[in-house]
Amino acid sequence: MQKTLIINAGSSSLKWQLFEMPAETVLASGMVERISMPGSIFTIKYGDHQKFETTVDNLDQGQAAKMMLTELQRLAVIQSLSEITAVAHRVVAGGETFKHAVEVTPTVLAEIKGLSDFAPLHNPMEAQGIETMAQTLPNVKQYAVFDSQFFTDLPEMNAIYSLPYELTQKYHIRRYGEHGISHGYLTGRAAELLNKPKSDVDLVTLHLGSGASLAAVKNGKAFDTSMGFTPLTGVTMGTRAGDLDPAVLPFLMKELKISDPNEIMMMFNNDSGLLGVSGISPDMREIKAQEQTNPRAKLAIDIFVNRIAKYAGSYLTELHGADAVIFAGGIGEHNAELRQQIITELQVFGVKLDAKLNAAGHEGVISAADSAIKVLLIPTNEELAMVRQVAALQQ
Ligand SMILES: Nc1ncnc2c1ncn2[C@@H]1O[C@H](COP(=O)(O)OP(=O)(O)O)[C@@H](O)[C@H]1O
Ligand SMILES: CC(=O)OP(=O)(O)O
Ligand SMILES: [Mg+2]
Repeated sequence: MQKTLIINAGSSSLKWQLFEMPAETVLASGMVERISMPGSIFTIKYGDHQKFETTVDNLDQGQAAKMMLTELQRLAVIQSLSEITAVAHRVVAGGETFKHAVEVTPTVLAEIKGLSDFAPLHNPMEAQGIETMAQTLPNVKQYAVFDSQFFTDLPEMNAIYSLPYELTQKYHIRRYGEHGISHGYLTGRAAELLNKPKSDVDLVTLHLGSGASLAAVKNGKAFDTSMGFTPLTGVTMGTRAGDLDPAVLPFLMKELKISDPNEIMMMFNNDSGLLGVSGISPDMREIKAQEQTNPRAKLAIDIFVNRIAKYAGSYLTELHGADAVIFAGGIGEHNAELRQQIITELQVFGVKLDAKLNAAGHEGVISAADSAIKVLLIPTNEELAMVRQVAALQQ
């Protein structure tokens, strides 16, 4: 019996599940939300027990991981850390190097760090997570599962930018795409729920979390996605600007008298998006609470909804229609009002929600019976998708 610990470190959260394999039994699962923010929320569910929740200020990824290991032992889910037989980490950017999950070796770890240009907020933090776990569990095999993998075979038309072709080829400048573990899981689960073979489904998948991205899926495979060379682009996110004219960069360098472009890039990555527009928080819950009273909260939400609807509309166009639009991610799964706001903007496609099904928020169809395209709510399960990739590698 194997106990595999899956670690999914995101920009605002640490999610994890401890699986007994090969049965895929979840021994315990949990998350820390609001990483490095006031009021980080630590939750753990184990066995048949109710979830245990506590709030601690400003937990960072390392502290969150240590708290998880301590709680697993305190709650007697495991007697000792030596019971854990494998640990797998979500790694956002695999670049051209990693097209499949791999066991982590010192070379692999160095390469993950070396790919930080492709995910500056994520790869360094994930590499640190691997190092921390390797120190805490020195005899345990560690694996890396890549978020970019699902988009490896994007059609060239959607993969490359309209730059000089020689540069594109020489420097591998392309749309790498992210959240692929989630978009891939959603594709498989949607095919099951729609009762169709995966190779037959055309979908627009909306992963709306702290980082947010959309994918167009054609015949079960990635056809397009909103994230690009890095996870900065696409729709407006918690702290990331999303699509931006590159000319803003030299302009701000000149106006702010800043000579290092990375300083401005930090601003695009960390101080922009919902936080930058609203001036309130990157957390959609806090912005939603002020939507009626604070014009900048309303503006941030209007931009968020508009950008998502624009991408979803363009994907429905390039797919020539779809079997379903899928909502997932922290925002997509938990906020019925935002789902309604986004679908309202897509009414030209004849897509309509069923108010009761949408409000209930369970996995499955949430569209009205006469909707031209089905809408599904699917709680994403990146950890399950990851443990399956690791199990396939261990065969
Ligand atoms: N009920 C809710 N309404 C609106 N937003 C929510 C709700 N619950 C969670 N969220 C948002 O979900 C986001 C986190 O999503 P998640 O997918 O867990 O993020 P990530 O994996 O990118 O760290 C946070 O910005 C939080 O505000
Ligand atoms: C790729 C990405 O943006 O991930 P997250 O949403 O977890 O920050
Ligand atoms: Mg996430």
